[in-house]
Amino acid sequence: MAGPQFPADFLWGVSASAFQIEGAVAEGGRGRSSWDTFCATPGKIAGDETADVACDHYHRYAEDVALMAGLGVDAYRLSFAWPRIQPDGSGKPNPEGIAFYDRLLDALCAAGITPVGTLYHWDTPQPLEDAGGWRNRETALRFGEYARIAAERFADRVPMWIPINEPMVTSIYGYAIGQYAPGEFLLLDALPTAHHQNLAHGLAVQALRAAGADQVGTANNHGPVWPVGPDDGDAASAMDELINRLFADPVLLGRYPDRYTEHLPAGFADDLPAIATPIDFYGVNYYEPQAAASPSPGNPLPFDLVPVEGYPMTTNDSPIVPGALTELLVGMRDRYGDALPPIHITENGCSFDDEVGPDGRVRDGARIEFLEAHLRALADAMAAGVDVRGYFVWSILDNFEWSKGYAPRFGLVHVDFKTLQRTPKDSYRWYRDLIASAR
Ligand SMILES: O=C(O)[C@H](O)[C@@H](O)[C@H](O)[C@H](O)CO
Repeated sequence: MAGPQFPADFLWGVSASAFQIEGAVAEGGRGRSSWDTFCATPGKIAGDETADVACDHYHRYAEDVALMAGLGVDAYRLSFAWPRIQPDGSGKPNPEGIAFYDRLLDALCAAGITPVGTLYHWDTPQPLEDAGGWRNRETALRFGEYARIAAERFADRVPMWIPINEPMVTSIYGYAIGQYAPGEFLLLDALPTAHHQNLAHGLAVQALRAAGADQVGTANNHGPVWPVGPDDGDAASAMDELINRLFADPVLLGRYPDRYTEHLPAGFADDLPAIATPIDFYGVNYYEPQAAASPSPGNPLPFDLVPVEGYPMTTNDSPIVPGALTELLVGMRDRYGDALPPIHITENGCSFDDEVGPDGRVRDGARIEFLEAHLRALADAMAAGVDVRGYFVWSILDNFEWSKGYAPRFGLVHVDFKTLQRTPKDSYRWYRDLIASAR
């Protein structure tokens, strides 16, 4: 297969998250999470859909592992549901929760697939959310304890760990503008939640290492921020600092961008050494660039968020700009230099209106084009000297896309959410053949 060449030891993977695929929300001793509560609130999710069943991965994990084995992936990035392991967010682990992940990890290892464990993908145990969630520093301390429990139980089979998925999204979409759980509308007063998640990351890195974890990294979502016009440079910097650097700088450089420190909790600087605990890899979730303009009168933020135009779009309203991935990675290499460990693309993918045809095939050529173009962009960044070691497609299965429900389909495998039937798409076969030819 002609295409970009990748090193023989490049890691090929797929990603998913517990809340988006597991279902069985009231089974096996699992506690409620902030997202269960958010889904149960009328009007928060398209069509008032919930993840109570989702892909029913909790019961069908063996079938899904077989689909991953069929792809020939090296690794599967999963997330552990904190409320399944610690239903209240503290105290002794739930034996049935541990047992589920033992079954899943054993199946992955038996299939020769390396588990990459994300500890938190947004499903905060409700009792912790009731106590303030990420606004409360205590949540970071609880998270450190949860990380120790998970590492003690699973580090023998999980060589790569990611404490927190996309803390930016929880802070901005969950606490600042109320589009995601818990649905708070705090604007810049949400920034303590960013600091507490960064602290939780650092405490988890330390706990994972102490419990024998091999490699620890991140999964931060990043994208270049483009100024709309010649006078919008400062606005673009302000947005870049808020969505990218507020989460990368403290972990990689041990400091925050100055512009937002007034919004951080008193004494934040004392936590920076823990936050900057060295990591082994830097996980990047990339989907799209952003654009910013100078703030309109009355806007409390130092920038206006402006749609990126002039590019083809996915059905999830994301502009398709592969070149922005190269720009992002080269920019990160230039900004962080030796402070930047090897990179893994921990998520990249797209949604389209995929349907099973009368012949049983799902023709998702647009997804193949998207993935191929982003792999070329990745190869361009590597050719420019950026140290990238792996790539994980979002996602192995169509799943619950947060406030948009089940309409956006990101999977390499189609899921009929009535029958729960899985149907590999054309992109599944394309990715399988690419991986085989890359070996
Ligand atoms: O990046 C994210 O927002 C999350 O990590 C995923 O949970 C999403 O489902 C995916 O990105 C598609 O939007």
